[in-house]
Amino acid sequence: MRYISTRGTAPALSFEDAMLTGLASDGGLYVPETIPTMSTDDIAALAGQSYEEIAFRVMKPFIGETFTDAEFKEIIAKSYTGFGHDARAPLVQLGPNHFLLELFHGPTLAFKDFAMQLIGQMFQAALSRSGNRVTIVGATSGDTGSAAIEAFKGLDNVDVFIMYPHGGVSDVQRRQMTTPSESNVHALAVEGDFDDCQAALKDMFADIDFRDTVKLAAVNSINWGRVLAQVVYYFSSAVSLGAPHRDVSFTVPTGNFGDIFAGYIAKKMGLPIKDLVIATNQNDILHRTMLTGAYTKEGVTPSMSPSMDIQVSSNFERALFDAYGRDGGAVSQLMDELKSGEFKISQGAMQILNETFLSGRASEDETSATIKDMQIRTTEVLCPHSAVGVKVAEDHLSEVPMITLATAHPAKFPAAVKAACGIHPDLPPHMAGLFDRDERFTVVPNDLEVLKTLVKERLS
Ligand SMILES: Cc1ncc(COP(=O)(O)O)c(C=O)c1O
Ligand SMILES: N[C@@H](CCOP(=O)(O)O)C(=O)O
Repeated sequence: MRYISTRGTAPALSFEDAMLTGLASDGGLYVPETIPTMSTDDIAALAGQSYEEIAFRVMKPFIGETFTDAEFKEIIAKSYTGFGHDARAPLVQLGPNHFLLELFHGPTLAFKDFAMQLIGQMFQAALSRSGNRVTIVGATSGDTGSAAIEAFKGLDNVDVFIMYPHGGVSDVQRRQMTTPSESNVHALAVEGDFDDCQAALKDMFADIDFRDTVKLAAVNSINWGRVLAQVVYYFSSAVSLGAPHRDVSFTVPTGNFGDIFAGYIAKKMGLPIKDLVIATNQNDILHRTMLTGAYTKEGVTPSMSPSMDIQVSSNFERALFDAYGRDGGAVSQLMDELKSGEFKISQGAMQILNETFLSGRASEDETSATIKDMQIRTTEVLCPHSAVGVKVAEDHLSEVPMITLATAHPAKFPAAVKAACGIHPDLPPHMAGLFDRDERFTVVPNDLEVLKTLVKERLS
């Protein structure tokens, strides 16, 4: 299995190299050259298997010879032992044809743990084999950073720098990033928004000298390994509702488009997914794009679902690559146009996107009302991101079972949840001391050179 860049000019890489590299040298994102498929029998055989076994069968064709079967099984087993639910990703019924996939039982209480725990183990195995050392730089609107720090803290061959918007994440998210005491963890509060952090990360990758000097690696969902790990729970949940003998639909609270792109891959692999619904908050660039064909940046308005306050949705590039018939030149041109704030998608590509994805938007009031309504109707206390998903899903219910992804635990956003439904969600026992620990972070201006210098100084 080889991985190619969405911009068409970077060299094709193996799974291991694509994972350790993150972003392609031409600025593109790696995607598999071909998508392996699973037959109806293969999918049916997943019924009744453990999450770990499903993970092995779904991901194995993508990793090639990177790990032996025994090594890969061990990596998967270690990745999910710290989860607080035996099913790892349990389904809860919200209504006659509506189910919630709880993806927040991992160590940092967000869906990111599914992928980050796995790539933490994979990085460790690959790096200890080669003896190499890498510098991970990540951009986060809150959850990726916490999950990355949890997965990589204390590892010998990795330094991890996480850039987050100063004042733009919840207190729980910030403390998850700033309280670990391990010396290889560096929390950087950037005076900007998430898009600024993500742009700085991509610019660091574009600086070949910096990239090579620090041995830069990425763990955002620009890294294919992240997306791959997220494909698994589409299979586990669909199979438990009767796939492949029954269609299912998914609604996904969306920001950087990584999670829903994983659903798209599951569908391409043969999982019978009818609708894949993009759910956005008031920062609705993806929803507007699906309606108009124009991807137009308008600036971010902070919302109660801060992890989705994003304008430049990185993984949308992967969907565009397929919609444009895998034409890297066309994608490069769109990304160049985006530098001036907008690109327009061709009619042909738009038709393909519209056949693949539906979309919707939840306003702040609708998000609050959904948290309250669901708590009363089902007792499920939703985080604001999951509530955006549930609201948009309810607008798309049909005779096909709908699974909405619950992407974070409500206790990560207690103020918004309490204001919406009157309940203060408590952190689970393993995070009880979070507010008693000292914080350690550096406030940094939104300036690429300052950020790069800081990384280099810390490493020396
Ligand atoms: C809680 C939560 N929900 C939804 C999202 C959006 O996911 P994605 O960026 O993969 O679209 C994020 C951030 O990625 C998140 O942290
Ligand atoms: N919402 C994310 C933003 C980064 O997303 P990623 O999936 O590309 O890492 C966050 O919580 O940081």
